[in-house]
This record gives sequence, structure tokens and C-alpha cells, in this order.
Amino acid sequence: MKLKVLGCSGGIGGPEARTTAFLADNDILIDCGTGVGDLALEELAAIDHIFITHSHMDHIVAIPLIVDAVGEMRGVPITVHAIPEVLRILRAHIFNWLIWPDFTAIPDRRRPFLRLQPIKVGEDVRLGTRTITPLPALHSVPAVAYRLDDGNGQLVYSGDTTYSPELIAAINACPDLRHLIIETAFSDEQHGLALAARHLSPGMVAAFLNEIRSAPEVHISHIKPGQAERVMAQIAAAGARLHATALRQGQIIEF
Ligand SMILES: Nc1ncnc2c1ncn2[C@@H]1O[C@@H]2COP(=O)(O)O[C@H]2[C@H]1O
Repeated sequence: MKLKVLGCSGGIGGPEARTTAFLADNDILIDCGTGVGDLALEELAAIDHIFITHSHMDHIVAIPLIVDAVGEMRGVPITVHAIPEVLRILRAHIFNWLIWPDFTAIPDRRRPFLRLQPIKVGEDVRLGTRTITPLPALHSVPAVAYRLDDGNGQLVYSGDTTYSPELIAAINACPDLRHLIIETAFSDEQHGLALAARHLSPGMVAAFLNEIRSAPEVHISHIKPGQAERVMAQIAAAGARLHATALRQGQIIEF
């Protein structure tokens, strides 16, 4: 599988700071932040599936815009996969005819532009040779991480999470973990905010990484704008067993 980082910043602020979205091959999005806005219309029209970690704006903002942009061009709906709590929030607060039209009923309910598909933690979703599995995460709103597997080892993406023994256990259950994309939203000076907003700080991510029993490449994502150097230096200084590098917008991970 080929994963292209369209955005991996914890916020906006110039062309290098797009919010989270990963393009898997050419037809699957994992999260749907502002990074999606850089795709051409033809690339947007090729997206059949969108997997969402949680309902926060920086991870969902492009869903309504994609559906409107390419709905007419496609013969089949775009399917948004998420846990039921997240789908309820999208229905109530986004596709409610007030913030955005309800594209699950456009042009009509039998052949809509958008389909909302509930998923469950631990249950595989198979798309051809690819398997995508939601894993437990712990954030300020209901959230999941994802495991991606195309038969050549696994990649785990944490989504937004604070320290989670359940996620650590799920990561340690991966038989051949090649890549771990893990968030570190805030610096150690903002540890209190990291706890309040249920994110990770460098000290917490080092403790998290020390619990991982395999040896994946570790990529740090979701650093808040302007904090990248400080956060990466603090992670290095924490001396975790696993070395970590900052995930870059535009980076391609193949596994
Ligand atoms: N007390 C708070 N709880 C949660 N989020 C907060 C709080 N104060 C500020 N925020 C910000 O609101 C943001 C919402 O998206 P994030 O979870 O990425 O990161 C969060 C923080 O940057």
C-alpha cells in the first residue's frame, strides 16, 4: 500500500501546515483535513472511501466539500466509514441542511452521493487486498486509531489520542508492524493542555513508545503549528527506546 501524507499538522498556517489527511493508494482517504484541498478534481473523483478517526473539524472539514465537488462526476456514492458516535455527530451537526446539505439524500436516498457506514473497533474492513481495522484510542471525543495492512506488514496511525493502554495493546498485537504514525500535539511546556485536550506531549509519547515491543519506523504527526522543532527536540531528549522522526507533508510511505 502507498500512503501519501496530504496533511499532518495540528493546525493551519501557510502552505506547509495542512491538517490531517492521508491518501492510501488513490481511492482511500484516512481522515479528511485541509490537506485534501490540494488534490486535483480528478484525484478527488477517484476517492471511494473515507475513514474518519473522530469528529473534530481539523479531521473532517473536507468531507462536505469533496462530496459537493465530485458527486455529479461519480456513478457510486463516496462511503464515509466511522464509529456510530462519529456518524451521529456528522448527521446532526454537518449534514443537517444548515451547515451543509444532507448528501445522503441527494439526488435521492436510493442513489445518494454520500453513504455513512458504521464500523466497530477490532472489526476488519476489507477493500480488495487491503484491510483497514479501527483500533481503540482515547481523545476528548469518541475516537479510533487505524491499522492498515496490504499483506506486507502493518502501519498504525494513532489519530488524536492521549496515553492509551488499550491502543498500546492493540499495537503490540500487530504481527509485523512496519510503521507507527503517532501524534504529539503539544510540547512539554503545554503538558497541562495536552492532558485537558486529551493529546500526547513529548514525555507522554516517550512513555508510550517505551511500551511498544516491536521496532516500527516512528513518525510524529499533529504537532501544533510553530511547535515542530521544540516538540521533536523534546522527544529526542526523552530518550525513548524507539527513534522518531517528524512526519512531513508530501511524504510517501510504502509498505
Ligand atoms: N481545554 C481544552 N480542551 C480541548 N481542546 C482545547 C482546550 N483548549 C484549547 N483547545 C484546543 O482546541 C483544539 C481542538 O482540536 P485538537 O484536539 O486538535 O486540539 C485542541 C486544542 O488545540
